[in-house]
Amino acid sequence: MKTITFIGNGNMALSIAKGLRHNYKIEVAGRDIEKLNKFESELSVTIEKALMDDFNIEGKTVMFCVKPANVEEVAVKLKGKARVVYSVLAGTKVQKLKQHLNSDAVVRSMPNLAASVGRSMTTLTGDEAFKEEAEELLGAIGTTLWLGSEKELDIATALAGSGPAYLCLISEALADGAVKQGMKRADAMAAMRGLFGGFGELIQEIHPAILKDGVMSPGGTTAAGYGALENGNVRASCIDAIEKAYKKATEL
Ligand SMILES: NC(=O)C1=CN([C@@H]2O[C@H](COP(=O)(O)OP(=O)(O)OC[C@H]3O[C@@H](n4cnc5c(N)ncnc54)[C@H](O)[C@@H]3O)[C@@H](O)[C@H]2O)C=CC1
Ligand SMILES: O=C(O)[C@@H]1CCC=N1
Repeated sequence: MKTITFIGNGNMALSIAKGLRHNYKIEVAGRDIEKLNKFESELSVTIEKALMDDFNIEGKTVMFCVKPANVEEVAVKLKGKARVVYSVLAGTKVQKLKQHLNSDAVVRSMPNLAASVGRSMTTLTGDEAFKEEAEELLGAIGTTLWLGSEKELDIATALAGSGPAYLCLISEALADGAVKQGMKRADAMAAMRGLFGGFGELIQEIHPAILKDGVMSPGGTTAAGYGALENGNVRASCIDAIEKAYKKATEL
């Protein structure tokens, strides 16, 4: 079995390790042995655990899972040259990763929160020689899409990486609206969850404009509600949200 070496033992590392645990040996380098033990028990398989100080990445396949602000601090603790580094860090460019981490190759990936249930939409870019391997490794937590540039990966970060948070705002607000009109909270939440479950499948096959036309009866409820969303500039706000998040990714 091949070994995948995680640097960092946070939420994203755990989600990816869960996807890989039955087909790969897992090694994790972290700052705190207690947290590494907890990581192992949540993973329910035996892993190699190590502290980051002087950790040797020579020839290893590394999954780099720390926060963008910690690259320099973590990189100085590592020694040796990795075979390849797969980074999950938002906004952190290949050039910066290469500058701080010693590796023959770098691939950037952008998973999302649904990695925790094996349904991540993960975008990838970087060293083309590792495209197939990247798709296999990150494919363990959901769907992958290889993109041709880092600019596109940063835009995809704004869309699918941050996207779950935007949909949380919409889903919570819709349920709040139903409660405001008199629905019980538990019923409103159940109805909202059912809405997202069914919609999640429909949107895979059908263009959103076609779906919308299919729901909206002349002079009906949907047209009334839809008009309120347009008046509230929801469309413009979504476009603006992608712009702001993309810009932030270029600044990290
Ligand atoms: N949470 C999400 O939905 C997504 C997160 N990401 C990226 O994943 C990366 C990790 O995020 P999470 O796992 O959510 O965060 P987290 O806070 O759960 O994990 C970060 C991990 O980094 C390590 N770390 C933090 N500070 C450190 C330091 N000073 N020195 C050494 N190690 C340190 C620790 O192992 C910590 O567990 C980030 O770079 C983020 O941009 C990417 C896509 C989606
Ligand atoms: O908010 C962030 O910076 C990270 C990247 C995408 C999701 N979470």
